Amino acid sequence: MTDHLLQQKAQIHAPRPPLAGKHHGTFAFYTIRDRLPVILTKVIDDVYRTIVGIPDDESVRIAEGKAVIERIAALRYAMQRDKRIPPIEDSMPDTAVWNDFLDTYWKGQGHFQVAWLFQECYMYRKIREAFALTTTWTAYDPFLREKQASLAKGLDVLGALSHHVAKLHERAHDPSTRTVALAELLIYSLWGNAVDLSLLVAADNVEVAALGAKLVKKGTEGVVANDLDVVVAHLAGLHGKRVDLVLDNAGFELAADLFLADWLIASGIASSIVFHVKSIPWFVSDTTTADFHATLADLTPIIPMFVARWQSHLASGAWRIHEDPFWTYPHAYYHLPSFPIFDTLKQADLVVFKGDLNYRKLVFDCSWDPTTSFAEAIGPLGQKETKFPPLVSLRTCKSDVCVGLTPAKVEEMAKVKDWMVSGHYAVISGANFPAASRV
Ligand SMILES: O=P(O)(O)OC[C@@]1(O)O[C@H](CO)[C@@H](O)[C@@H]1O
Repeated sequence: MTDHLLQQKAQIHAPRPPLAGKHHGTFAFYTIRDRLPVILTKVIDDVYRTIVGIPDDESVRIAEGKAVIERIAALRYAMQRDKRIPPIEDSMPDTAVWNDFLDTYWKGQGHFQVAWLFQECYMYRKIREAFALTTTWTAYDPFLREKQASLAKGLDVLGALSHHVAKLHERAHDPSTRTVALAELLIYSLWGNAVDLSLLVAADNVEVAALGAKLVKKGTEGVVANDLDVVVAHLAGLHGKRVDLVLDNAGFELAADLFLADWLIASGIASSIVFHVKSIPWFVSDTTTADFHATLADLTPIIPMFVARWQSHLASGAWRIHEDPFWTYPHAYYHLPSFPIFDTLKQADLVVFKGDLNYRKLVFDCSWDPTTSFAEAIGPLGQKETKFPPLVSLRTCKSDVCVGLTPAKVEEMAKVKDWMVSGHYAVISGANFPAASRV
């Protein structure tokens, strides 16, 4: 048994009751009952569409495609009827880790009974299993069509945004506009997670700093817990450092992340950016290495100068794409220090976690009192002795867990229906920043 499997045996449980489908009326309940079956149906439709285009003489591929459909349909059936969750049956490099986790924490329990975080990750891993058990579909991505269509819809907005970002580049070394540019690019990256930057795109013939300040003001309006100033103060003081981005969605959100990463290099703040991507298709639109390159290819006709520079960052090694199996394990980030990815992340001077799922894993997806501090809710990663670098979560709220709110904000948000899941609100939550960055 490998080291991390042994360490995993020292069980780590959520510090509060985990969100779970068994709690009727919660977002977890609706997701497992209504949203996830739709995702499985879309996978079936996608595979069917592909099968229809396969020539008749490729009988093995056709037969295996049909077997994939049967497995996904069986998964949907089992999920909707709260059947006991069985082990993963393929022999992928992570199979043992998955089955050990299932055995240790959730053996013999149904989809609505286990923690929602585990259940939802398991569903995506089980989709992968259906392809891994074939000989001709092992590299197939059933979400590819959806990812391509989603970026296509955002190209106009990204084109408009690029004019403004180009102006930020002209003044990348100007100390008087540095902090506002940083704040702005962080805001773009944040709202890219809601795939809606259109509200922030403005006419580009206004003075850069003034427009930037306006965009930042608008972009922070729905931010219910906001450490933006601390993050900006920390970043603005860095030179030639390494920033790691734990990515979320490909396409539109990734493009917004790349604007940020590019400017960090241009300004001299960072000399190295590491992008952490998924090694298998995940949560529909999460970025894999192939998606990263496909996004650059799709953006080339719209923003050729940017993409050329991004390719040169990749060629020079200033930008690196890093795959690690941990990101598609079922573990919350309380477990992160037991895995090799911990040592990789520790080399960063700032780690940016993008999106909702990363947030859920950071705070263990459980029933926190919303006034709990983010540093407390992330457990070991926020504790001094772990020596994890400064980190920030840029997340639009799409699940019913949220911390770091003041009592007044809790009261204010209580009047807003579905604020936790609508994607119209967000958090910029940081931890481990040196005292000097506190503003
Ligand atoms: O990580 P992301 O892309 O921001 O969001 C992932 C997500 O779509 O998946 C879950 C619902 O199925 C929610 O936690 C969340 O809304």
